[in-house]
Amino acid sequence: KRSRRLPPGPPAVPLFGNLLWLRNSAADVEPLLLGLFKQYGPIALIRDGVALSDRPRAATSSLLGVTDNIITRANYGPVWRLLRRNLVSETLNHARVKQFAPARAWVRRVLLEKLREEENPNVMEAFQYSMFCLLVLMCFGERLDEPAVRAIEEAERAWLIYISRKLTVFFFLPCVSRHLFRDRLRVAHELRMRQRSLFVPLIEARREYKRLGRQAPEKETTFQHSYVDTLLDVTLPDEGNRPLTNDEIVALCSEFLNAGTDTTSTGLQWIMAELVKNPAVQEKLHAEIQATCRGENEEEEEVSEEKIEGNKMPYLKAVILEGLRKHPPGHFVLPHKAAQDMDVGGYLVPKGATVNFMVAEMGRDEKEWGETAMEFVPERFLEEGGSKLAAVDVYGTKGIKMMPFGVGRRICAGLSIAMLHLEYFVANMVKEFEWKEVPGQEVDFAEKREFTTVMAKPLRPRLVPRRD
Ligand code: HEM
Repeated sequence: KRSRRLPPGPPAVPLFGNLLWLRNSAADVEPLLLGLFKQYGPIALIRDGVALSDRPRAATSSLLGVTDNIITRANYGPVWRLLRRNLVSETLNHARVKQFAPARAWVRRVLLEKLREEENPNVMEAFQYSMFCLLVLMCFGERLDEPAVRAIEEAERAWLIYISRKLTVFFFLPCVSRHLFRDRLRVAHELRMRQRSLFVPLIEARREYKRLGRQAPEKETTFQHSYVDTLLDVTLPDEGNRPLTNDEIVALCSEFLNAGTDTTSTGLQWIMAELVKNPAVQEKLHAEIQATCRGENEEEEEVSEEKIEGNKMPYLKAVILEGLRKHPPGHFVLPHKAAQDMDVGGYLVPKGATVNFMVAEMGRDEKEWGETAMEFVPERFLEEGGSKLAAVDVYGTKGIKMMPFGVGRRICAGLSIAMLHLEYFVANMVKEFEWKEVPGQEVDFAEKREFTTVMAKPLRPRLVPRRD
């Protein structure tokens, strides 16, 4: 009935067409879209950000009884604003982030220790575990031992794998599929209960810590601040100022852990792979690190956060940006929903349509990045002379040439801390070791889609200590 044209795409056969799509898992979407993109050409870039700030409702939320009151899933509105502001202003603001510096220093030691364990370590495993250690600590304010961190990591992974692989059957006709696939709902429920049983004691411990205030016993493993502390203070004005329930806090903690662990460890793996493959870039970075960290009397043990701040290490920042351009951890952003009919390049994007962006394609577009788009050239982010970062902007305010964190109102809420984590850990890993390619285990840039797009053949370099 619509008078305007829908964007081009494959012929749509009602019902039957939808059923055919169910054969595909989320991992198949990218090659399918790339094929369509080649056939039908690009459409346009969206300008009207607010109209795309909603999220489509996950069909599984109501079936599983999971809350939509989390930042990634909430619609653009007061609850989303409240929760996002709470994370950004209360936990990830500059002063709070500084308070977590000892946590990062501890995780740096944990990471370097893990990397030293084997001659050719599977570095991705070490990155994932270290990022979990860090985010669990920031989330619950407690430095947990390895078995406890591993238990949380496994529970989160099992839940994510299950919802992404086994619950897609509920996207279509949930009223029927809920009966056909009862067992899957049961397993999903058990996995949620597992998550709950691990998180609730930590949340309750934090409630008690807050209640005791100054009288709380001092423990070396307990941090003064945590994300959970801020969540315990949140009240929902539109619901009679009620506090968040434990289930809502569990869901928000799970979101915090998932949003910040795989994304960052994937970014670290791609960047380190490029440094192994491009020894000249690695040496240039190492030279910048040495020049910046030469203490008055002797070499400093770590690349401290003060050294990373500001414009003291432009080459390090250029390396990270180049890594995110060429290998964005997510090849798409999270799904957006059109809040109203929209006109895009003469086509109609109807209200309610799910919209996404081909993030990896943008960063590799030769029209924007020239013939060297598929090469690793951090210098492209530096002004002539190399002493200063060129005016690149991952926020998308000065034009969008790459968007590894998304852009607009739904831009990644953890962008600044994610950049800090990437810079701090990359700098310290290069300071500590020379990263070398192992004959027979050459770096292979083939990609595999998991929750993020990871290396199909995990990076296994030889790490040569740079000091005794
Ligand atoms: C290299 C690391 C990271 C990358 C590449 C990344 C990327 C992204 C992307 C692409 C989105 C979706 C944007 C959209 O839908 O348009 C997103 C959303 C989000 N990210 Fe990140 N992220 C990273 C690290 C983090 C960290 C460390 C945190 C928090 C601790 C975080 C918290 C979030 C949250 C809460 C959202 C949802 C924002 C919303 O819906 O309003 N992320 N991120």
